[in-house]
Amino acid sequence: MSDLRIGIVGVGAMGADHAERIVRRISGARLVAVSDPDTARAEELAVRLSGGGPAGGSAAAGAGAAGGAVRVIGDPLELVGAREVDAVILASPGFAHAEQLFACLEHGKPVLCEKPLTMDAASSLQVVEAEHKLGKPLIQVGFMRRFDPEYAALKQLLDSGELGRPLLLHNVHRNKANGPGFRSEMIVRDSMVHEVDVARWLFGSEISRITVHAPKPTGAVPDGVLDPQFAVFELANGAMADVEVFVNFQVGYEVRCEAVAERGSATIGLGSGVVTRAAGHWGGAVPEDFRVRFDLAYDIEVQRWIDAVGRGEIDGPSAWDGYAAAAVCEAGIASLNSGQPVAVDLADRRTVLG
Ligand SMILES: NC(=O)c1ccc[n+]([C@@H]2O[C@H](COP(=O)([O-])OP(=O)(O)OC[C@H]3O[C@@H](n4cnc5c(N)ncnc54)[C@H](O)[C@@H]3O)[C@@H](O)[C@H]2O)c1
Ligand SMILES: O[C@H]1[C@H](O)[C@@H](O)[C@H](O)[C@@H](O)[C@H]1O
Repeated sequence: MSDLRIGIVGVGAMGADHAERIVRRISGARLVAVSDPDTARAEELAVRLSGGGPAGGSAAAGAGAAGGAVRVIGDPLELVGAREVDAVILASPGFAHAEQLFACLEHGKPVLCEKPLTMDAASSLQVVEAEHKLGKPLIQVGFMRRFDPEYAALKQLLDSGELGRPLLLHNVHRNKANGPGFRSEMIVRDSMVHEVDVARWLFGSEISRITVHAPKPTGAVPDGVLDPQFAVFELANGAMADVEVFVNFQVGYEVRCEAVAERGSATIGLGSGVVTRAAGHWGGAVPEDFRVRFDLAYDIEVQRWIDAVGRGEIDGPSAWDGYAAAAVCEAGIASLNSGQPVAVDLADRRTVLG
């Protein structure tokens, strides 16, 4: 079977990372087009991944590791509709996802959409409904932790029933730093959204209520930004989860969680890789960011998505998962603003999906 031809929309940190992985590590796919309003960035990437041929304003000629040229297409919607693009990766900022997702659905193109699905529950639900009308799943959401071997092992352990019924999930999610312009609600929508998905997935239940607390902020953020945040999720099956999200921790990237069940607990993300002893000190390395910690998870996520698209399927978090997470985050932002627990307003799945 011929390679799936991939177009990437948005080639900042995540889009460029996915581009590299398609070209260098993923089989059965080939990068054919990129689009970014920062055209210089798109041109540089296209030239680099096409093997250094001239960009010429539209196409980087010359065969490289990708085995072909990568075309720069100015308008993201034109990339989605381009005949040479079989499937799309959306790595644009969240505010651009809704319009670009609708374009993918209109053109019948499978799409791996980075989280968040969209910026709010209403538009996410519209996406779910539009996909459902087509009668085939085209959207997979980039909740990559589901593909991380440690998270996957934890899921398998909990599902095996060996530890009994899961009761609690404790999560820690720390980033080294976030750029200026990072606002309090983005900590919920862009960062905590991962724990929202993890809790729903690991415990197999929707989240029905969320409370987001904010202690006195770190001195590392501008006035008015609430960082860190501490949230409690109440799940429909009676379990609970808590999460600390701290996106200006200064030290490095740290993601871990402990599940507590009736007959035992299990912890992942301790980062106990290589431990060194040198010059009066011992220890390991703290990853700089998500691209280091979840490198393998992204590889597995994208490879499985490519393989599934070849079969006309998706193999990972669905548009519904993206919508459910958006609904929880919307309630979380309301809770952050009010200081009160907020019930999650989630449409009935059977009514929406039949
Ligand atoms: N799964 C993860 O762990 C993970 C990690 C990082 C980012 N993300 C997600 O990936 C997406 C991109 O994040 P990032 O960190 O790469 O951001 P970034 O700011 O580094 O890159 C975003 C890129 O999109 C471009 N862009 C801006 N508006 C656009 C538009 N309308 N259409 C197309 N491109 C546009 C920008 O010029 C920039 O190059 C976001 O949805 C983010 O939440 C996911
Ligand atoms: O967009 C990023 C990404 O989703 C990372 O996985 C998360 O750790 C960051 O907090 C977030 O800003």
